[in-house]
Amino acid sequence: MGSKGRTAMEVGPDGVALITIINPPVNSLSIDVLQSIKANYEEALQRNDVKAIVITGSKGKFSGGFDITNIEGIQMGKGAQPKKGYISVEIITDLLEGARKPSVAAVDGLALGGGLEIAMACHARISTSSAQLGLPELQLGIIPGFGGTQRLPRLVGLTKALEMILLSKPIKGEEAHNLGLVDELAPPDKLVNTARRWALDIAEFRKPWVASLYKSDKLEPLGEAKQILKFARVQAQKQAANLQHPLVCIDVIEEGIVSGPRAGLWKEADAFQQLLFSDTAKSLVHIFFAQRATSKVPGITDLGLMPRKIHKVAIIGGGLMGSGIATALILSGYPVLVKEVNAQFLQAGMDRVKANLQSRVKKGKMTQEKFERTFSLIKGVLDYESFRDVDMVIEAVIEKVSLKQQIFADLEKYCPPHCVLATNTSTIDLNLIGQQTNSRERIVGAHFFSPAHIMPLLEIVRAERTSPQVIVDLMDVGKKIRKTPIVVGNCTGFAVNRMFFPYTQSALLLVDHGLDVYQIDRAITKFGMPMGPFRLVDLVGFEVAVATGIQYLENFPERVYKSMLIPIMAEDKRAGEKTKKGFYIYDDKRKARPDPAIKKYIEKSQSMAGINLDPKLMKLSDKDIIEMVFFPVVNEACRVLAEGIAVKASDLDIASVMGMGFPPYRGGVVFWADSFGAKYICSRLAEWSRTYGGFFKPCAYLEERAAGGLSLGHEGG
Ligand SMILES: C[C@H](O)CC(=O)SCCNC(=O)CCNC(=O)[C@H](O)C(C)(C)COP(=O)(O)OP(=O)(O)OC[C@H]1O[C@@H](n2cnc3c(N)ncnc32)[C@H](O)[C@@H]1OP(=O)(O)O
Repeated sequence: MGSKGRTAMEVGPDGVALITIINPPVNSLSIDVLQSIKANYEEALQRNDVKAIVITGSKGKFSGGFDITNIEGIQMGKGAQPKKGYISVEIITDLLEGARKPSVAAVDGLALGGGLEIAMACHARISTSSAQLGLPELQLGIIPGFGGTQRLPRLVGLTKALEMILLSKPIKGEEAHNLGLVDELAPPDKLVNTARRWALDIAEFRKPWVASLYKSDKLEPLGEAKQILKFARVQAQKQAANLQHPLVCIDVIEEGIVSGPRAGLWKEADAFQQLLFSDTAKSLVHIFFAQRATSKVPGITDLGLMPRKIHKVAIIGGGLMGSGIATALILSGYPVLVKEVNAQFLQAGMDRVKANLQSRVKKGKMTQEKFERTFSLIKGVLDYESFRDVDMVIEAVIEKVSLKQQIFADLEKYCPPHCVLATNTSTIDLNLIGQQTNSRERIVGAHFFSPAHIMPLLEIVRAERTSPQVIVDLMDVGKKIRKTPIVVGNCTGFAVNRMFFPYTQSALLLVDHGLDVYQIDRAITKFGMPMGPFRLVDLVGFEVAVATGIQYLENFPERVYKSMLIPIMAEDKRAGEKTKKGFYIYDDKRKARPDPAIKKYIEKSQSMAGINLDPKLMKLSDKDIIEMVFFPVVNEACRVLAEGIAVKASDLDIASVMGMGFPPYRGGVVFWADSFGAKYICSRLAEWSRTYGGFFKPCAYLEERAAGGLSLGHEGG
């Protein structure tokens, strides 16, 4: 690890030493920055002209926390881990908080993780009202390691501290002030001076000298605290049964309350060092960087292109997808036109958008006033006349090639020449859609996931002739509507659907061989997916599942497993959650219950498949189920990579996490696969392929990686 970041210290005539963290873009605390803070403190404490210290961050940001590249380096054995307690006890507690001269933090922008932990060790905190303060470490699979588990409960009380830490949920300066985490609010231009004055006031005993670590007035009495911790454990287990670190975090907090904050600090240091090397932390750190890497697309984002301003967007089709996309856009302030074919459909579409917004109002996430303002951004239309000043169109009609071709030919006539023409198709070839136009360089895929205003992923599909500028424009809109855009190539299913097609396929194959539907779903949800393949088919609807199946059969006949189970059930009007009956039956609250009546369909499907029940498969362990369901997904991910549909493996990790709910703490599908190794996966697939057919056949890329002993995720191993 190269040297990264520094601090600067300047002593003013008022006797205040101002220490500024300088490590763009977020002033993260690299080991170098921390060493430099230590050196500054040692100097400030020695100098007679320094009475007090203010610590702040350059360019309007206090600090985004411990440098995550340092964490990754330590995990990979490329950097030494500092001695236990060196930073949290020696520097932050004994040197900074225990100093004979008071410190005040001047917080603007953000104080996250280690950033907030340093601020909390100061004797007071001044913040802007908009600054974000939080301890999001759990999102990285670790716990706060610079004393945050001890100081936050003492500053804001246990209940609030647990909420902020367990949910990794930052709060704004304003709320922090109300809670007592921040002592005074100041506008950005007065922040440092207010902090200077406050620091001198402490030094000269006009304000109290508070060491947060020993505060106890906010802590609940011991009996109550234990109850709160017990409840938090139950909640943490309920939310993510596979995760250990939230429980470890609660133990560490408890230690500080029961045995005193210093004991708590040492337990925190122990736990931090251990958790850093856990598979969960490695996976989540990988996801952190993989998510940011999605915005770096070779040949597109490295050309120096600036996104053009999109003033107005039009959506064609007010169905489930169209209304969801429209909702996402107006929520981020884009004026939107929705076009439908008749007044009745248009009204239904507008009602759907309204319902999406109203559900936010009901949940207290949106005020009535904001609702009115947001809804006023949308306008329904029945023709293309008002398309003359739109900068982007997103078509979201049914999956019919001729209809889409007609729409794009019309768009070319009505929209201005710079207008981006996007389609939300999930299966149709983009080149086909644009065939009847002269606008192929501005035709692009904008594949949203349902419900579009909630799901965080946006697949941007690049056809043969799509221009980089159009991609850059759409990436920017994607970011503005808070999606993570991944840029992929054009093929049936693109990256996400293509990777996850085998997910349901292998589940169907297993059922045809005698395995229980509900056992499969249980094993998969225990693994960490939000739902198993059968519950998912119910949600998506059997109609869509059959249509998708046909697409795949046409495009990849050699590796589609032809189960009749879904068509047989659909014929009997069991079409999924919409019809209240699918693989499960549903009550009015959408609660799914297993249904013994599906046995007859399964038996019929088995007999049509002409398969003898396989006693070996009927007794599969959860581990084997996971492998048989997910290794074909990995196999397809390898094909997607080999064909260049995805530019990097980490994009597929993000696609699997954000598009399909693959557990982020397993790092995404390719990262997870690498924990087994290509060789193991390839040999399992080859063995199943011999017994159960071509569906499992390992692809050439996987075979190559296995033979070369290479990982799947990293170029060249
Ligand atoms: C011991 C301690 O308790 C342990 C810790 O402190 S662990 C760290 C805790 N802090 C965090 O988890 C915060 C992580 N960062 C974030 O949530 C967000 O980056 C943010 C809110 C700070 C800024 O978000 P945003 O403005 O959207 O910018 P974003 O694209 O995410 O980040 C900008 C760049 O800063 C980098 N960055 C952000 N936080 C970083 C950190 N803590 N360390 C290293 N790099 C960081 C990103 O990787 C990105 O780099 P890139 O431009 O090369 O891709």
